[in-house]
Amino acid sequence: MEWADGFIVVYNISDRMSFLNAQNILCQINQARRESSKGEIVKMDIPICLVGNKQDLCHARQVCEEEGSVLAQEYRCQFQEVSAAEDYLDIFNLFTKLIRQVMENLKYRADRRRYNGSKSVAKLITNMFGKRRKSV
Ligand SMILES: Nc1nc2c(ncn2[C@@H]2O[C@H](COP(=O)(O)OP(=O)(O)OP(=O)(O)O)[C@@H](O)[C@H]2O)c(=O)[nH]1
Repeated sequence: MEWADGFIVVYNISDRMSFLNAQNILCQINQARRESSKGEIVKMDIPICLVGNKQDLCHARQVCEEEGSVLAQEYRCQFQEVSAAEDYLDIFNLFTKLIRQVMENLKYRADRRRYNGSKSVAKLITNMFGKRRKSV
């Protein structure tokens, strides 16, 4: 949980227990992220998607869509109900979107590291040679 770049947390809409488990997992992810970030805002942006699967089993539904949506808002994550059995395209799009976000995050972090690196080199040069004096 500390090193993951993204999460997809899945529950079954026809099984309340699985929803409670998903809730528990989101709570653990949040805790792990808070501990590992130590005030670093970048790590807080790891994309998480909460997915309510088996949407086709709506006749046996135990978790309403609203509950999923509220839980997702609570943990600042995306939310979608899907049916892996009936619509693989939804799953494909879901993974594609999450991977794009992960890639963007990794790029942002790499850029930030590079920028901080160049700043520290500039600082090093200033420390060695001192600041340029104003010409008289
Ligand atoms: N009706 C329906 N069945 C699904 C769907 N997704 C998966 N299943 C079925 O659910 C069963 C369990 O799926 P698995 O892929 O083994 O997933 P699992 O994490 O072990 O899930 P559970 O056994 O449900 O806890 C299989 O029989 C799947 O075919 C769906 O969207 N709709």
